[in-house]
Amino acid sequence: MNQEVVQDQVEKGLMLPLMEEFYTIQGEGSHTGRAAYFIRVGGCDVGCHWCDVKESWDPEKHPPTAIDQIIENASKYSKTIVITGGEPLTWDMGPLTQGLKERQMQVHIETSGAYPLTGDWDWICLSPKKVKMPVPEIYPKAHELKVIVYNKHDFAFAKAEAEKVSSSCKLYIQPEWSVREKMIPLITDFVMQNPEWQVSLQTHKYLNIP
Ligand SMILES: C[S@@+](CC[C@H](N)C(=O)[O-])C[C@H]1O[C@@H](n2cnc3c(N)ncnc32)[C@H](O)[C@@H]1O
Ligand SMILES: Nc1nc2[nH]cc(C(=O)O)c2c(=O)[nH]1
Ligand code: SF4
Ligand SMILES: [Mg+2]
Repeated sequence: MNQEVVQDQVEKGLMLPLMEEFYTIQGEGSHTGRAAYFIRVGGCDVGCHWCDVKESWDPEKHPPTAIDQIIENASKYSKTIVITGGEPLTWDMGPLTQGLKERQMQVHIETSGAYPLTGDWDWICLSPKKVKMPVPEIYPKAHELKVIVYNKHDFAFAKAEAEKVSSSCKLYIQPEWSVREKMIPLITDFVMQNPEWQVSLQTHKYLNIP
């Protein structure tokens, strides 16, 4: 396929730069502990300095892959699919999510919300970033708000972000991995004082699974 055709397919969301796909256990947030197939799409320009998948940022490093192939692979593993990245909303998620849902799969997204929401989702985990704030339309649609705490200022950010989501949205505080030992005591205090919040840990890193 020539470059122009590939670019056109990517623009339509029919091909996506695929970094990796793996069957594992959701490690974070509301569905922690649930087996799920992860599809990690390359491309992100949000630029979190502590991002744990910086290799995902440059879309050119990940092969444009037909969504039919992605859907076919995913359907062999699980009924629960997590689309992550990179920032999946860099791309049009309409065709991929439609294809997965036609096969009766439950489709979840991990997103910063920095770009307009495309796709049809059963679960939206919104993890807002100060450096590139979510588009306003995504807040009422989020099922889960997962704020990463790197320093003590992030608690005030978390509270301000919680004002924007729906009353049924679950609220999670997750320590940034490299500072977890320092932040966990502050997080536990925060959650005890603000019991509408729950702790989320990156349990897959403790379990040594992807
Ligand atoms: C790698 S991101 C990809 C999806 C999307 N770009 C986003 O940020 O939501 C997946 C999840 O991991 C979180 N995350 C990334 N790096 C982390 C770190 N060092 N410690 C804790 N959570 C991290 C993100 O906030 C997000 O909730
Ligand atoms: N097991 C596992 N759970 C996860 N939940 C969110 C992840 C992500 O990178 O989006 C992730 C991940 O990379 N692995
Ligand atoms: S938005 Fe997500 S993928 Fe992008 S830099 Fe931040 S944590 Fe990493
Ligand atoms: Mg991860």
